[in-house]
Amino acid sequence: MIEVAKKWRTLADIKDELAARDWFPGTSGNLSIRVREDPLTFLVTASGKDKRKRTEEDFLLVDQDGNPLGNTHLKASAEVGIHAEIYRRTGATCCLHVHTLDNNLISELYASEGRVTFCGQELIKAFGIWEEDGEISIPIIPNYADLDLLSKEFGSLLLQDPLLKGILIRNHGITTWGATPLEAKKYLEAFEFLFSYHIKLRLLQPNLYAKWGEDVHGTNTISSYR
Ligand SMILES: CSC[C@@H](O)[C@@H](O)C(=O)COP(=O)(O)O
Ligand SMILES: [Zn+2]
Repeated sequence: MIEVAKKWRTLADIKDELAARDWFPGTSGNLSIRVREDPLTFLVTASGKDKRKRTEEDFLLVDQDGNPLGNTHLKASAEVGIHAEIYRRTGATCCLHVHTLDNNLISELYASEGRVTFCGQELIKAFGIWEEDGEISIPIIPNYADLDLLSKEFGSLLLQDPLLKGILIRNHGITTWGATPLEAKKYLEAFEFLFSYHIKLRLLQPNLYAKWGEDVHGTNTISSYR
């Protein structure tokens, strides 16, 4: 029980930090932290809450299928299946999902390519990539209304590439995860920095793009993305 209380506090502190960044507009977003590996048990945000507020009812314990454990009137996040899928397929202990203007814009701009890749940025080192020409890539998937399908899509991408650091859902948001809560937050902050930098660069240098979504100079000349 002490362990659950500790995890609760860790997740609540992360939620507060992300809320301070205004990354939970309109009750959006969901977070989770693994409490037990086998059988999989995790704390996840209750659905529809104002994630800017810190209350006794922010999280509930769920099992490997996202079903509530114990007696509770709380409903798990609508996207709990995505969290369960990530825990099943990776060594993650924390999953974070936020909707931001920047992640929505990037997901729309590069949706047709199915992914966006960034290079030439110091912050790529946050992903453990230390080479000078290192790059970080994130897939973009459709925003399926069928949440089971959405979870399965996460599963199949993770099967293809277990080293993924995050997934963008088109015009919806990003989900990141990490071996520790700090790692999940680091990846989220690094992705959001790259998204924001890239959007601002495109606005400042519109001449670098023949038209919105096209790089006139070819894929290697712009250092912020490829
Ligand atoms: C209120 S819009 C956002 C939701 O549809 C959903 O995408 C989301 O992120 C939050 O859902 P929730 O069930 O509160 O975890
Ligand atoms: Zn969402």
